Amino acid sequence: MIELKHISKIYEGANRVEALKDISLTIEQGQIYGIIGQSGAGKSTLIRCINMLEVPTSGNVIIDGTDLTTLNEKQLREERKYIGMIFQHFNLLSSRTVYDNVAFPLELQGMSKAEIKERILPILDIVKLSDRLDNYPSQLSGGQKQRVGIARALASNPKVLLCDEATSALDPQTTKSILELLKDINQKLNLTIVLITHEMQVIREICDRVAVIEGGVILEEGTVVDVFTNPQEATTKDFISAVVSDNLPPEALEHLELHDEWIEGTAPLVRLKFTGQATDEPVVAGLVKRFDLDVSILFGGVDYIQNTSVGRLILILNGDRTKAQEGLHYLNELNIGSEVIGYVRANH
Ligand SMILES: Nc1ncnc2c1ncn2[C@@H]1O[C@H](COP(=O)(O)OP(=O)(O)OP(=O)(O)O)[C@@H](O)[C@H]1O
Repeated sequence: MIELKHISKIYEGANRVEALKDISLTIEQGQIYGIIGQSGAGKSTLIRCINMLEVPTSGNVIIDGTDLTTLNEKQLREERKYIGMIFQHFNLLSSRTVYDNVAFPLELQGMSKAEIKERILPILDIVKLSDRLDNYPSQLSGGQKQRVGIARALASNPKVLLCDEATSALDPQTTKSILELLKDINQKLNLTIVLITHEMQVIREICDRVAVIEGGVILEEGTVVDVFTNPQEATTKDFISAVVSDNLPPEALEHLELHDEWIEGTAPLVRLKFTGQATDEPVVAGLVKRFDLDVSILFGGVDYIQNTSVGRLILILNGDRTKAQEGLHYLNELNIGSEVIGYVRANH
């Protein structure tokens, strides 16, 4: 549906900035695709290249088979109708009512009043603003303003919706309701959604796939479940640790006297991660029964990411050293991620 091929963007000027460096991405029809990165990573530049608000210095932007980089202004205007966009600060016209804000892009396209009404009333119903048609933006909450932004973007029947930090100005509860609305629209209209954010929570709530961007390059890319359960890059791990904690707090580690070596009187401190079916394995019971280990659970939790359960456990394997080694071997054989964090005083 969306293919970005070798996109580079250089801002020339006193301070020449290479904002995007040879980025290639494929986004399938109907996907919700998240791009996450810190401030200055290149997210806005990248998402604005998708509708050519920023013209890439090199590379191709192919939407539904059409290479936007080859079009003239008029052709581009035509194609842009199929790419809706919503913004962090909503960008509504303050002198126009809710209805007139949503009608605005269709008026520009020369559509008749009757056609506009027929087109936008069902959309205002989907975004639950039917009772607010005559309100002005100043009379609306942040969440309602973003709903107007979404309705305006949907008015042109887009194939793609670009979301530029669409929930960053909203409180957590409102963020949740806007993300639910985006998911609902994605499913009802089979709309492809691309969003940029600096919050992993947003990715986790609704995205199917995610790309992590830093310094104008994609560090890693994959399904949200894969990236959450098996992040490769330090930046990705940082983002994930903000929403999924699988680490003991530093004070707890200090209390445990963590060693790098398995010295006399210490026992392995192990982190387990398991996804989906593997969560049903009686792992702890297995360690206790088969190897006669005295297992202390220091931390545990299960998250649901895209309907997949992702569990985390931190254990100490107290007991006979040979048996503990066999226990570690058993963990390695199971279809779960296990990692020895270090060695701590036995019998906690
Ligand atoms: N119009 C511009 N002219 C010059 N440099 C720019 C321009 N727009 C962005 N940049 C630079 O390009 C780099 C990427 O910026 P971009 O806005 O795409 O990042 P971002 O990840 O969206 O950050 P933020 O979340 O802060 O908006 C930054 O170094 C920025 O200073």
